[in-house]
Amino acid sequence: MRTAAATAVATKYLAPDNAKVLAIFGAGGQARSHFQTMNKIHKYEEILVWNHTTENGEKFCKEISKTFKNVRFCSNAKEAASNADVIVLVVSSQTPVLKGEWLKEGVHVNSVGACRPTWREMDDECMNQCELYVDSREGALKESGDIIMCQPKKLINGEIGEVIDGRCKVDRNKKTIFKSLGIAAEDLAAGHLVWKNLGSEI
Ligand SMILES: NC(=O)C1=CN([C@@H]2O[C@H](COP(=O)(O)OP(=O)(O)OC[C@H]3O[C@@H](n4cnc5c(N)ncnc54)[C@H](O)[C@@H]3O)[C@@H](O)[C@H]2O)C=CC1
Ligand SMILES: O=C(O)C1=NCCCC1
Repeated sequence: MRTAAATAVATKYLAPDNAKVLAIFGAGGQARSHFQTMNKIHKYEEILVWNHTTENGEKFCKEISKTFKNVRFCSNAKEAASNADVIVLVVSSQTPVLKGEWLKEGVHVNSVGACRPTWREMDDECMNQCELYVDSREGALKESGDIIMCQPKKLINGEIGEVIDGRCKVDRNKKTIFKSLGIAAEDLAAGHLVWKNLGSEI
């Protein structure tokens, strides 16, 4: 849940205010936790789901349709991406599933998968069209294949912490990416929340 919470915070600071359509790429554990947190940031009118296997994608759609009515499975990744204001990539892919040529103006992309230096989930065009924000510069330059392998070399606009505390200004009209890899501060915050809610039990 802490990964999905971090994505939701990044979306709050980077996505267009009036985001109406959310696309989720993937249908596993992270897709489920992201469905829960993302709905707390925007009131989405529609959720589009793409998954590389139709069976799991449709199963995920059926599951979330119990609490969110307007959800639709897209067998075509382009259809999901090109209609979205906010995109969440939560796939275990080693090659790009998102192409820059599909992106709408002002879209915000949360890239949560591709956590290894040789793995990608976004193509070079996607990387080069967007302003890039990360959880940690140090981590991103060591672990993110999308950043390490991007041609030409991609500059990082800022860490999300710098955006939140005002050191880094964001133009929400531009296309943005939040590259998530996970940082210890998220584990500490999650642990603190659990500890606080245990109350007198410990
Ligand atoms: N950034 C972060 O802090 C974190 C990142 N992750 C990453 O998020 C990703 C998703 O994690 P989970 O949902 O827990 O995994 P999961 O195994 O529950 O789901 C993986 C999803 O990726 C899809 N998939 C598998 N191979 C694929 C391929 N070749 N192309 C396209 N889709 C493919 C599956 O159909 C499934 O929908 C993983 O890459 C994981 O390493 C996970 C936790 C934290
Ligand atoms: O922060 C985490 O937890 C993870 N990050 C990337 C790889 C999967 C787990």
